[in-house]
Amino acid sequence: MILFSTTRLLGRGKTLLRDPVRRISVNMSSGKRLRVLVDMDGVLADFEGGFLKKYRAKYPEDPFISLQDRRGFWVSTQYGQLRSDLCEKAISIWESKDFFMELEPLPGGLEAVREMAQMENTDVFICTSPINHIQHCPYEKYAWVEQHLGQGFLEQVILTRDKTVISGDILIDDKPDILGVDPDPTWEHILFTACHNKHLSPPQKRLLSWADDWRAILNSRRQ
Ligand SMILES: Cc1cn([C@H]2C[C@H](O)[C@@H](COP(=O)(O)O)O2)c(=O)[nH]c1=O
Ligand SMILES: [Mg+2]
Repeated sequence: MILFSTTRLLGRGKTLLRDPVRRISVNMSSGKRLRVLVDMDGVLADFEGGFLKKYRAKYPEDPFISLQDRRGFWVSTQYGQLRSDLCEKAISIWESKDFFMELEPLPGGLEAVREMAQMENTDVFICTSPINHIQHCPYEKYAWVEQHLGQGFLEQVILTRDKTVISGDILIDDKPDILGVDPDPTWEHILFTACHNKHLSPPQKRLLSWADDWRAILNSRRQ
């Protein structure tokens, strides 16, 4: 029998056991809990659109790459191929204060993660990689989640440079190749379509946008 000190019902069939150190979500029904990891940049937040807008504002005379011409995950690489100095100029954009804070939400993403958080036998985490320049990014990623999903969702944020060490059933992410120390991560990678990957023929299942049937993808993994 599990003794509950202070509890708060969260959604259907879930009880949150709150203690000063950590929170435990206990499955009150019989099914295995599904753990969904949702990427932030390019999945919930419009990194590409936010980058292009700020790049063009800061460097109006310099060449740029339209979203439909984007190829390859790394913006910095493609800009560097366009002209060698543009790689550093691109990096300067997302290293600037407020870049991550001011990214617009991608359509339907916030609504989808809010719905996931209320689903029975489902846990959702935002699993995102910060840049190496730590001055602004880590804080702004948390602040973005608080602004758009509320303070309670901060508990669901995972910042990591290696997503392969994070355990989960599904990872929804726009990066085609998610590599790290674990060659066999627990999650199934669902490729979220973005300007830079839409021309690929990936081995992964695709989620075309949040208007696509993400619920069917989750349900296909439930036991
Ligand atoms: C395109 C691009 C991205 N990054 C950084 C910016 C973010 O911190 C992460 C995004 O990773 P996630 O898988 O969406 O969490 O990558 C970069 O450093 N250089 C780039 O060209
Ligand atoms: Mg991403």
